[in-house]
Amino acid sequence: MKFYKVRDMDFLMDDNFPRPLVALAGNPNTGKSTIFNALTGLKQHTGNWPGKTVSLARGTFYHRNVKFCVVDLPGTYSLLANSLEEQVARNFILFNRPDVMLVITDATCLERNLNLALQIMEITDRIIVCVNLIDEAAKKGIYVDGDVLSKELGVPVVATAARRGIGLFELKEMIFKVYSGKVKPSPRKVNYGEELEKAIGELVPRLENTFSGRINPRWAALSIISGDYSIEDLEELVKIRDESREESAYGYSFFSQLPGNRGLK
Ligand SMILES: Nc1nc2c(ncn2[C@@H]2O[C@H](COP(=O)(O)OP(=O)(O)OP(=O)(O)O)[C@@H](O)[C@H]2O)c(=O)[nH]1
Ligand SMILES: [Mg+2]
Repeated sequence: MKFYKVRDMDFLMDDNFPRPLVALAGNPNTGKSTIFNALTGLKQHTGNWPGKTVSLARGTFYHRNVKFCVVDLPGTYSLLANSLEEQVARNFILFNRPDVMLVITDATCLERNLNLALQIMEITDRIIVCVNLIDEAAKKGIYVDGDVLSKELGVPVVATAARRGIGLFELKEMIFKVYSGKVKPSPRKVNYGEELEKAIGELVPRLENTFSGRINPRWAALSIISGDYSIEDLEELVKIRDESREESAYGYSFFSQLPGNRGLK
């Protein structure tokens, strides 16, 4: 498996994306590009990264006299940065701080899709969950109760059948409301259990000091604990990570036990 460093993506962070910025994330094949095209009227231009296969489409749309910039992120199942796609999506959300994050989910297999939504909810509050493909779900006898889901997650939920244009006006309205602060999402935070929460609690104050708002400290703590080596270039984070291994009894066991990490060097 190849790991890319944050430095590879410098241009991403340098790019001055026009604001307000809306980013679309979601598992592969959930209808992100369909929604992107419906919002932007196919006016997107695709930016290929030199030497990379991952591309980001970018476009604009107007709603209530606000010009929104929209970015279609690569499809990912998680943000643990195990692949270039995951790393691009994570870094974009972490560093470009979209004004509104749209997480596109597939109504026919919502549970699997919510994994990514919960991870993004660790990074940003300004999130809308879009339950797409409700027409496909209906064919299978699946009906998603958006109100219940919204209460459970603490964020607005909009149901769509993007290919037929159903729910897109409501989606734009919700984007506007979250952007303008009329709707204030309050994402439910996952409780990782006593031991992990204690480790997170120890790390967060130090990370807050070090990054003073540049990176969400809880997310940074979770990255450290999960042994995310793609953060290698964030020197301050690596320093805290390495120190925390010596200082805390958790370090080694977490690093070696969590799935998907490369183990200790
Ligand atoms: N029936 C139905 N099909 C949809 C809907 N939204 C998207 N599709 C179809 O689902 C397929 C995948 O849609 P895309 O928009 O390419 O999905 P994506 O999330 O961008 O996929 P990746 O970029 O590969 O991650 C296409 O054939 C779409 O036409 C929907 O609401 N209902
Ligand atoms: Mg796509």
